[in-house]
Amino acid sequence: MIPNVLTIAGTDPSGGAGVQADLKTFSAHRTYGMSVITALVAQTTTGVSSVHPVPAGFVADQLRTLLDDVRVDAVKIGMLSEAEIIRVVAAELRRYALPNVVLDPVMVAKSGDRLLAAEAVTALREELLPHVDLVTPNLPEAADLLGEPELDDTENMPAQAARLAELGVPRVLLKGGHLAARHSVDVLYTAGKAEFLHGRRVDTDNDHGTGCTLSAAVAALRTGTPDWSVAVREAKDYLTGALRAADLLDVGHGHGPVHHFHRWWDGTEDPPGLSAGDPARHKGAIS
Ligand SMILES: Nc1ncnc2c1ncn2[C@@H]1O[C@H](COP(=O)(O)OP(=O)(O)OP(=O)(O)O)[C@@H](O)[C@H]1O
Ligand SMILES: Cc1ncc(CO)c(N)n1
Repeated sequence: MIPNVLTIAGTDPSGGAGVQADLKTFSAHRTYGMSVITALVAQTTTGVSSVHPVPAGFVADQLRTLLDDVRVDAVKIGMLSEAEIIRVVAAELRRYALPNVVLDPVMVAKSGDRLLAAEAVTALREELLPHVDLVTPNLPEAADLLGEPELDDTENMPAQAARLAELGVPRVLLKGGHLAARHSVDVLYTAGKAEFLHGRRVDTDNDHGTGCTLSAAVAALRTGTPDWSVAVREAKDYLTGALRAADLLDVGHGHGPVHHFHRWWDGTEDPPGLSAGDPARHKGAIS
């Protein structure tokens, strides 16, 4: 059976971040993608010009209408925009006991524009974080969630990930993409243990939506493995490939998108005929 994966997020007309990136990522992993939209965002590769949040009651309507009908195997949550939307999403997550929930605590776009009201960070930390299975903050988001200064080295990342876990979330993927290093280092913290994930840094301007793509890939991959660490490692490997192939795309004048279908369009796709439930589906994704 093909897994159903849901994104709850905002939009990006340029297709590199938000709901559009999530749906491409779900499809790239042979899962069936669905979306509940929290905010319409006028943005492109050069930045955000305005945000139009969806009324919280209508976000709830979208969720209930969908979840009364469709089985959901994994969820990725991205931009939530406002505290009221956070509350609605937290309530529906619990009401429907949704499995495999990955929260990308989107706060600020790469361009520096805010995607979450500053006063909504408390609601995110207290009302949503304790109800998800994995949270994937970048370094500024981790600092904001904890009310700490932003880290500028990898050494202290495991301890900071542990402090985030103390907020009530079982797994933390702390992303080091914002560090100016030769390697792009993330830390996965689970049950008292931290593991470093090293990816070669890709030299490209097309890095819009890397966080969205990574968290969506983790949710999709989790439907094919019981092991979160395997899902996270495969997702990072997929993202690194998408960054490496990103310069094939010619989209906009700023931070362009990554290449979500790099494995399919460059002739290196899996052989046809693997069924969606086959664990071999993701074979070859681990570096
Ligand atoms: N140039 C790069 N080369 C390789 N990996 C990268 C690069 N930039 C980011 N990454 C990786 O991408 C993932 C996302 O990291 P980042 O810290 O940029 O997230 P983010 O700020 O949430 O992204 P965004 O807001 O654009 O969606 C991490 O795994 C990070 O290590
Ligand atoms: C809708 C949306 N979600 C997340 C991000 C973060 O990259 C973005 N730019 N736009």
